[in-house]
Amino acid sequence: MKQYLDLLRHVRDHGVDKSDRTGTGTRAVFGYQMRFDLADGFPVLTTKKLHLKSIIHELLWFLAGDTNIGYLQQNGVSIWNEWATADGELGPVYGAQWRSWTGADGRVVDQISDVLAEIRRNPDSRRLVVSAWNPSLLPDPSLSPVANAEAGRQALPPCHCLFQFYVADGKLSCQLYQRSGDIFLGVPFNIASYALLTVMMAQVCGLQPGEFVHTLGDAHLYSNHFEQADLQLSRTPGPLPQLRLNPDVTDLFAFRFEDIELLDYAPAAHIKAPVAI
Ligand SMILES: Nc1nc(=O)c2c([nH]1)NC[C@@H]1CN(c3ccc(C(=O)N[C@@H](CCC(=O)O)C(=O)O)cc3)CN21
Ligand SMILES: O=c1ccn([C@H]2C[C@H](O)[C@@H](COP(=O)(O)O)O2)c(=O)[nH]1
Repeated sequence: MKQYLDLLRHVRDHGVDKSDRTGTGTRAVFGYQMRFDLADGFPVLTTKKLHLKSIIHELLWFLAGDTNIGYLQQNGVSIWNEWATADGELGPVYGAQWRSWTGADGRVVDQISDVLAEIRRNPDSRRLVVSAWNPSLLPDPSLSPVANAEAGRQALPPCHCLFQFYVADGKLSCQLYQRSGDIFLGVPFNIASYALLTVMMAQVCGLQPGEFVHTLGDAHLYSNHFEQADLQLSRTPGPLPQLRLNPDVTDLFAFRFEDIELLDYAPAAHIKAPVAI
């Protein structure tokens, strides 16, 4: 994962020190792009063990249109706990926008089903876009994430806010625009999650996986992740593992956890880092 290590090194060595909402402090750059050819293997970090179970369950949870952390907790995934209400609600976050975007006229749009149908019908389309950014549901900045979720607004504004698909030479590519990226904790999850989504979408559309293009807005390293970043940069990357999906699945929404398997993942040890809330 040279692309990721280059990003980490670039921000560490050339970023600007900047204060942030959480009060932690960051080093940041604005505007950065990475490209991952999915034929080279599955883009997951080998210089730090990633909790793939969290990544897979989170993506299945988004695709199910769910916004309550109950499913995640039942499956041992705790990454959204800090932002949820006592009832597990996060407000209308990713799952709601992907599967049931509600327009001003009350019409409910399933953006994922629509984009799937359009990839199959008109793969040359330049409109294969899914947006989680819904200005009418953004949190009130004067309230905490939990207070926003309690008021029916999003606990946090979407970080991975817009993605687009592209078909050429029988291959499906995906580009993500992520407005804000926690390089040490969030970004490795985001890369693996969108790469997995692209491979799943390709399979159900009868296409080969192409590239995942990751475009970041504010790409930041939190100041309490500097030592962990140095440790990670001292490690040598290993070969990428291979993703294996159950080939019998032809409906995107029918994938189960057991249908998704990573072969030959042999990462270096996990590196613990505190999450900024
Ligand atoms: N500061 C911050 N960074 C994020 O990446 C982030 C947020 N906030 N808020 C909302 C979601 C939640 N996401 C998270 C939250 C925590 C981890 C995390 O602690 N990861 C650890 C443990 C993994 C696990 O328990 O599965 C890691 O080492 O990767 C990762 C992504 C991504 N998002
Ligand atoms: O998928 C995700 C979700 C969140 N993040 C990070 C990016 C920021 O560090 C925080 C969100 O804070 P904002 O002040 O709303 O930008 O969470 C991520 O990297 N990936």
